[in-house]
Formats: sequence, structure tokens, C-alpha cells
Amino acid sequence: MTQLKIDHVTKSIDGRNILRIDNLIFKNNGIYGLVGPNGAGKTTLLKCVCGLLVPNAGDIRIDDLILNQETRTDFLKKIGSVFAQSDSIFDLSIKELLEEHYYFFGLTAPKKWSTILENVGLDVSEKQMIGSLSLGMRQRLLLAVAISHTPEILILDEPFNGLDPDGVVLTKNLIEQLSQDKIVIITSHSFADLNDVITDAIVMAKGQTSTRKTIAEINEEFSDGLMGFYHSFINSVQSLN
Ligand SMILES: Nc1ncnc2c1ncn2[C@@H]1O[C@H](COP(=O)(O)OP(=O)(O)OP(=O)(O)O)[C@@H](O)[C@H]1O
Repeated sequence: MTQLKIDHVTKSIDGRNILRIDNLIFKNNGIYGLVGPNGAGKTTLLKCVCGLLVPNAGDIRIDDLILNQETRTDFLKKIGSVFAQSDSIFDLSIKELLEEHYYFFGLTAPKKWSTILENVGLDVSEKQMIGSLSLGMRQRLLLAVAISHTPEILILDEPFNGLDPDGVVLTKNLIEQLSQDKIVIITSHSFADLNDVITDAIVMAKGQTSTRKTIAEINEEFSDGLMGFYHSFINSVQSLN
């Protein structure tokens, strides 16, 4: 059983306090929705977990492994992530992106890259340039890359953005399948999509997080479900100073 623990993590950027997290625990088999208004700090928190930003204080650990400079490589092998797309990958071919990823993680390249693409329903040539793919196809490709090193934790920042209805269904099915032996954390502003897949939700506002609640707990406590939980926490939060 994998556990991701975030303990007393703070982060400030340019002198502004962006995060002040007390305590969060994620366990495998769970699909966690991290929701909150624009600028709440969701991406910043997830970037701290993925080693892309360094917190000012606090611990982030997977089981007994604490994230720090020495453990960074081993820690990051346990995580697959998809963040907002950057056009810096547009000039690479699909094969080049996959090769880079496999090199970074020290993995042996498969005989056929196409198997990895088929996992996410992508029927394209590995020679195709990433810049020539549609937004939704790139989203699928990035998901394929994120799961290719069989991580224990999958972090998806706005995974449904830009997907057509079939892409949304495929992504939800994949998330459910992958959650059987992983922790999956999703941010999304689409509560309808989240309600279809998540087991638990956490609300973020002004850099702080609510307690984690299961969907059953949320529906019992709030007549309007996730939306009620969301507004209730936002209304209770004081600004960081
Ligand atoms: N590189 C940066 N430099 C300065 N400020 C930043 C930087 N990254 C994030 N911030 C600030 O941190 C705060 C939290 O941003 P973050 O992107 O984490 O929010 P979010 O909850 O993911 O928002 P959204 O729902 O819009 O994606 C915002 O006020 C943002 O302006």
C-alpha cells in the first residue's frame, strides 16, 4: 500500500505566501480530486510533489522516502505527471519525446513505441511531430508518457481540458483502471467529470487545503454535493499573510 504524505508544507514565491498545507495523506486505490478557484495553489502544490518546485518548509514523502536533493531521482520515478502543455515539445517527434523520457528514467526502450500509444487510444505514427497533433491528441500522448514508467502515483492537472467526448470517456476509463494500483490525483474545474471518477475530494483556497472527504461523506453532508463542499471551505478560509 503506497502512501503519499504532505506535512506542514509552505511555499512562497517572490515574497508572497502561496501555500500553507498542514497535513494531507493520499493512499493507493484512491482517485483524489483537488478542487479550488483559480490561483488557489493547486498547481503549485502538485509541482512541489513532483519536485518541480522546492517548498520553503515541510516534508513530502512517499512511504518512508522523503523528497530531498539526494532522494529526488528515486522519488520522481514513483510519480507520473501531466501538467499544462508547453509548446517547447512541439518541435520533437513522438519517438523523440518517448526516448527522452525513457532516458531520463533509465528505462530500456520497448521494441515498439506503438504499444505505449495504443494504451491511450492514439493511432499515430511515432515519427509524427508533436506540434502537428491536436490538443486532445497531445493530452493523450502526455498521459501515455506519464504512465510509461509504471509510477505509483499519477498526477493529472486538468486532464479533461481540450478532449473530445470520446477522449474524456477514454481518459476516465484509464484513470479508473490505473487507480487499481496507484494513487491518482486530479485537478479539474469540471465537477461533472470529477464526480464520475473521484473517490475523495480536497478543496484548496488561498493556499490552504480542507480535510479530505470521500464522495459518500460529501453527499451526506452537502445537499449539492461537491459544489457545497467547495463553497463551504472557500467561505471558511482566511487569506495567508
Ligand atoms: N512562477 C510563479 N511566479 C509568481 N507567482 C506564481 C508562480 N506560480 C504560481 N504563482 C502564483 O501562485 C498562486 C497559485 O497559483 P496556482 O497556479 O498554483 O493556482 P491554481 O489553483 O493551480 O490555479 P488555476 O485553477 O488557475 O490553475 C497564484 O497567485 C499565482 O499567481
